[in-house]
Amino acid sequence: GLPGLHAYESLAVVDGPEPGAVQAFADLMFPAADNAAFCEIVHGAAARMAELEWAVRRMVREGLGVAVDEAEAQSALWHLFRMSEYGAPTADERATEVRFRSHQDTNWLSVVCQHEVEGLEMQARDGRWVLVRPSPASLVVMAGNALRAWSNDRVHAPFHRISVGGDATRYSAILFSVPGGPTIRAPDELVDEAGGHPRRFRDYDYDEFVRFCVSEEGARHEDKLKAYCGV
Ligand SMILES: O=C(O)CCC(=O)C(=O)O
Ligand SMILES: [Fe+2]
Repeated sequence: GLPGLHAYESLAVVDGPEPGAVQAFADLMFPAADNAAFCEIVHGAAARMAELEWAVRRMVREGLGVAVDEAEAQSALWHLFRMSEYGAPTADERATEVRFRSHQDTNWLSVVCQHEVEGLEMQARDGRWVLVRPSPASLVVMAGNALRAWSNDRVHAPFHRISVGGDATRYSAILFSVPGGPTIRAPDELVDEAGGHPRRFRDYDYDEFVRFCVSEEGARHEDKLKAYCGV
C-alpha cells in the first residue's frame, strides 16, 4: 500500500520488458515458488506494452518532424511495469469513490491495461471527465509531463484519476517510460519565437521535478510542470 491511497496496493518491476529483470524480481519476492508462469505472463505483457510505447513515441516524434537518434532516445529512458489492485468500496463507504486523485503523470508515456473492471477517468480539454471503459482488445496510451515539456507544450498531458464503485476489485497493469537522461529540454526544431512557439519550459532535471511534485510546495499547484519550470 501507499500512504494516502486507501485500499490500493501495487508492485512495480523496474525494466519489466527485460526477462532477466522480471526473473530477479520474482526470485526476490517469491523465493520458494516456481515462478516460470509468473515471469512469462509479466514479461510477455510488459514487452508487448513496451512495443506499443515505442511505436507511439516514434509516431509523436515523426508527427512533430523531429529527427532523433533512435539508439540514443532508447538508451535515455527506462521502463517501470506496475501492477495495481484497487479494493472495491466497503458497505459504509460512498458508492463510488476516487482512489487515485486527479494528476498528470510525470514521465514520457504511460500504457494502461485495465482488467475488466473500469475506473480510469480522463479529463478532456474542455474539463469534462470521460470514463475509459476497459476492453480486452485495447490499451490506453497517455502522455506525461516529460513529453509535454519535450514537445514544448504541443503534446497534451491529460489529468486522470481512478474511481472505484460496485463490488469488484479492480486490477490494472501500466508500463511507464521514464526519462533517464540528465535534463529535459525541447529540441530547437520545436521552438519558434516568431511563429508563436517560444520556449515554454526551462530545462529541468526529471528526478528533481518528481521530488517537487510530492513536496508541500508542489502539492499546492494543479499544473506542477508550469509551476516548476514554466516561462
Ligand atoms: O491504475 C491505473 O489504471 C492508473 C493509475 C495511475 O494513474 C498512475 O499510476 O499514475
Ligand atoms: Fe497516472
